[in-house]
Amino acid sequence: MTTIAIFGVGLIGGSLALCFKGKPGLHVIGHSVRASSVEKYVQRGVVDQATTSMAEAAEAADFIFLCVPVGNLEEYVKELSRMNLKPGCIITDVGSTKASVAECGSSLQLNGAVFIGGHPMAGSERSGVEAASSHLFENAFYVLTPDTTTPPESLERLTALLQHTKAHIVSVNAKEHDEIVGAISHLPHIIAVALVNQIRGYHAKNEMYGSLAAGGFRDITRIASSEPVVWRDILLNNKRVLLSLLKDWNEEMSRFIEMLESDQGDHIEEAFRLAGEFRNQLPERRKGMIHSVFECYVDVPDHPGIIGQIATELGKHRVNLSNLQIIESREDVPGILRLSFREQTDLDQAVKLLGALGYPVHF
Ligand SMILES: NC(=O)c1ccc[n+]([C@@H]2O[C@H](COP(=O)([O-])OP(=O)(O)OC[C@H]3O[C@@H](n4cnc5c(N)ncnc54)[C@H](O)[C@@H]3O)[C@@H](O)[C@H]2O)c1
Ligand SMILES: O=C(O)C(=O)C[C@]1(C(=O)O)C=C[C@@H](O)C=C1
Repeated sequence: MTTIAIFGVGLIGGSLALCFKGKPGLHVIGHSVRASSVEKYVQRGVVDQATTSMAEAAEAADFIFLCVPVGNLEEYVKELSRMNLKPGCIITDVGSTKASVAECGSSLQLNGAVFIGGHPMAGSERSGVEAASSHLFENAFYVLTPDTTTPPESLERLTALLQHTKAHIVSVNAKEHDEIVGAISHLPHIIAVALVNQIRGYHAKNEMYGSLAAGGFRDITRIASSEPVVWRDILLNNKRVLLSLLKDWNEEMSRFIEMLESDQGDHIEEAFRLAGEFRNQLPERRKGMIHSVFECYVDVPDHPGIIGQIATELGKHRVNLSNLQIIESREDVPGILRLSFREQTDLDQAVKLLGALGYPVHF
């Protein structure tokens, strides 16, 4: 039996637990510092066993996943280095920053255990075990940050276990990871939060701001609802990279100010054209890049029953819809329906079916 201990059974820890639980030969132990959380993990069937004792979980484990906020990772690695771990035990984490925890892992004597940093490039603005899903990592990249001291057989064992997530496992240097992920994940979170707070200020004086906020605002700001403590830790941990990225961001904003002040319409057009070209050639529909699910948009007239009709049509043909959202709907104006699917085949079938019924479908 291979025992997996998960510390911090929240969105990411819970999703990993669900990927492993019930698989032949795997036994999943969840750990929380709170007794009430431990009960919840077992009641929800996310883990096979749960405990508030760190030693009980860690010392039984062949694999240890640290899924707590970035600011707590190093204290966990240090605590583990004082325990009687199984020889060959692999300790990994899921933190959104990698350089500091990787350095901590390689600087400590782990008594026969091996530390390999990790980061699944998939997530959500939601948090807690309630938001966990066994599908979260499917098709996403899952970064591992081995270094020259990592035994190849340990890397192979961890990679083999992570096949249960259905993610694509890639090895990346820890510092390079923090620079790239700072740009494509941490900076966008800062921008989304700053934008929402700017509009929040206007809304405080005039509530029409919130009422009129439509698809564009919602699309760019979903991640502003992310868990504050998790993101406080990520941003502070990646401060050096982010300060440099924010300087570049200020320059991008200054260019827009200049283009507007001097009516440079051709430059504005060029900025949109270049951005569109780059975004459109990104690997679409791969989780963790742009789309977290397989999605399409359907223009629908705003009349009663239309949504039911679409859902029924998909259900009739056994197309598995994972989410449905009305982006905008006003009387006499076509609304936009966002349909989300977990599988490419479901999306393809939905596009075919709705297209045949005469609905304009976009990606
Ligand atoms: N949210 C994402 O999209 C995402 C994606 C990839 C990786 N991550 C990383 O995953 C880790 C967990 O994030 P999450 O989104 O699952 O958050 P979460 O809030 O859903 O889960 C965090 C878990 O850690 C526990 N925890 C919180 N503070 C703690 C403390 N001081 N000591 C011990 N346990 C504590 C919580 O009880 C919870 O079980 C973070 O390191 C984050 O950087 C997050
Ligand atoms: O989809 C989201 O909500 C996410 O924030 C996921 C996201 C990202 O920025 O892409 C966030 C943090 C991670 O560490 C990895 C992925």
